[in-house]
Amino acid sequence: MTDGSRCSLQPLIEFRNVSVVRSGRRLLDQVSLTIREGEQIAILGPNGAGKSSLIRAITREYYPSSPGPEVVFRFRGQDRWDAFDLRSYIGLVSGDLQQTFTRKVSGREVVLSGFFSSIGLFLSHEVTPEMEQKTDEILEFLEVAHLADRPMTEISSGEGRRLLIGRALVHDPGTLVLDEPTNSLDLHALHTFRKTLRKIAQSGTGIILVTHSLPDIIPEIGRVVLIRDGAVRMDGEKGEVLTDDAIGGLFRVPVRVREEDGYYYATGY
Ligand SMILES: Nc1ncnc2c1ncn2[C@@H]1O[C@H](COP(=O)(O)OP(=O)(O)OP(=O)(O)O)[C@@H](O)[C@H]1O
Repeated sequence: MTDGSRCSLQPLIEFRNVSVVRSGRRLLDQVSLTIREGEQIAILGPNGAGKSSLIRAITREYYPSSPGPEVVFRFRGQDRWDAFDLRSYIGLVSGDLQQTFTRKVSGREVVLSGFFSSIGLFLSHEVTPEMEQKTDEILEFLEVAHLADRPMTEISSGEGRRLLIGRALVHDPGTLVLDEPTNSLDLHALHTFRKTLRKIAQSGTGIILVTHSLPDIIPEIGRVVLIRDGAVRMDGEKGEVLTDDAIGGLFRVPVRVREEDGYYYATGY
């Protein structure tokens, strides 16, 4: 974590005409999208829009189904990447990951397990003093040091979500990718989570936030991409994208969008 913006002109991902088909279903449809390193961006879409599929393409779990000369699928300027090597550039946080911690794993172990890309620690894992120190720094930075010895199964969803952010930060990734990170958080947990995310964004870490909820888009995020039926529908500056017409069209319901203190809200009617 560093002070100041790390946003550079170097593209982190560069997609052109990327389509992904699975079980005969088109999950991504000719997606063209460039995200620079350190950029803070939201990808917004309704249920089933293809948001998780897009994340899988960003993390190189999915590759284009029909490569061709018109298809560009680059990560940091390269066509091929080992998914394992991505860890130092991208930290992934998803609400679903929390449910996979079913064993008695302490808050400290949740963060430490990021070094091993595992769910908790196992006997084969060799934890070094450097890893311990980094974990302490992260727990401190995220203001969750009091959770270090608490089992994940006995803490709230909001607290767990912040520990998962800590897990994603162990390799000091330039960009944090968050998949629907506020699912099941109550108002208080939501408030604390946003505060944490803003702190990370202000430290210069890039954010790719995937969500269907407008208020998840923290004020630091300036660019919003709308996705529906696996395709990018709009991509631009937040104020220009988050309009009644665009959001109403995206969710296929009449809405009024309003802005308050840098946050956006949509009300259906
Ligand atoms: N492996 C797969 N094989 C076939 N269809 C899939 C596969 N994965 C996802 N789908 C379908 O593709 C569509 C897009 O799924 P995806 O999970 O990317 O959407 P999403 O925007 O993340 O949705 P949600 O907000 O509900 O999580 C959905 O209709 C889903 O059922």
